[in-house]
Amino acid sequence: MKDRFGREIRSLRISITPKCNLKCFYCHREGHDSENINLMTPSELGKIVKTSLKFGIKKVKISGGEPLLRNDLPQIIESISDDNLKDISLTTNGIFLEECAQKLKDAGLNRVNVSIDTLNPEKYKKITYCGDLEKVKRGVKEAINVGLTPLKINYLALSNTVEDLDDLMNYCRELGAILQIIEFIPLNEHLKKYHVDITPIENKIAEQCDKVITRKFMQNRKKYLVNGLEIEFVRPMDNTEFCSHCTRIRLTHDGFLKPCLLRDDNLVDILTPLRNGEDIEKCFIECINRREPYFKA
Ligand SMILES: Nc1nc2c(ncn2[C@@H]2O[C@H](COP(=O)(O)OP(=O)(O)OP(=O)(O)O)[C@@H](O)[C@H]2O)c(=O)[nH]1
Ligand code: SF4
Ligand code: SF4
Repeated sequence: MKDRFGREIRSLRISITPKCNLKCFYCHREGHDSENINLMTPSELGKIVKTSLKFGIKKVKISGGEPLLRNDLPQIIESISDDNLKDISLTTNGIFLEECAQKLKDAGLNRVNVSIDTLNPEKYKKITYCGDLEKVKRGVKEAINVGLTPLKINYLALSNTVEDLDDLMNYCRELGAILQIIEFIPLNEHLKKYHVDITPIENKIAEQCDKVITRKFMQNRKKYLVNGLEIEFVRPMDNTEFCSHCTRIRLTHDGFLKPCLLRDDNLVDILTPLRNGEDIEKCFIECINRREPYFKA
């Protein structure tokens, strides 16, 4: 099913908890700063995902907060698994990955994205407030060992991390990981000083690259192959092309379908109808109808 702007939906990004063990100063809390911890059970998540398949969902991304804080994560993965889903992935800060990787792989998880903005341990601790970078790196290694691949390192380009990019490129190249360079969207005045336009970085990489790939169903994102390293750019800011090819909807930790990451004023409650035993297909139809590109020409 397409929305009013001709965009299909392919990907469902599910926040399974608002809690996190880190406190990154820039955290966007998935654009939904709700304290409500009326969390969905594995079986409820399974029902929502199975229904989403009827509307074209092929990929599920599990996020948080920090999704590894939920002890029932393997049951969640088992419950949402379906032959018609092409991909179940997870985005994590990686602190608890070393302990969990094998269990998640066994439950049916395909791959993980791990956020690392700098390889400087002191700076990492400052950005995340309390994170242990060595533990994250051990988690990354373990995830690769158990086959949660292709593994991506999410690097958020900030004015105070931009000088760390070369180190991260070397780290990813050695690991065989994909490097994802993400443009920071400042959500308030105070954060504006951390914004960096990543266009010059992308242009420089485009000049050096051996191959370019466009991710057709992922906002037409560009991927570059540079000397054996795959680098992907996530550049949503003021990017009408990005939004016009957006095929993603979200499910908040407290059970609302969310048509756009950057809006919190057009949510559709799906958990109440589900718990009342009502049909939830109508919630997807409503969510799709409410979708519109955030940045549009
Ligand atoms: N504006 C916008 N930003 C997004 C969207 N999806 C992801 N992002 C940004 O990209 C970052 C990384 O997202 P991830 O959850 O790791 O995964 P992904 O890159 O979107 O998905 P895969 O490439 O399939 O792993 C997020 O923290 C967001 O900042 C989106 O739909 N809209
Ligand atoms: S690890 Fe992610 S969810 Fe946790 S505080 Fe940092 S940005 Fe937010
Ligand atoms: S800002 Fe909204 S419309 Fe644009 S890509 Fe992100 S979720 Fe899609």
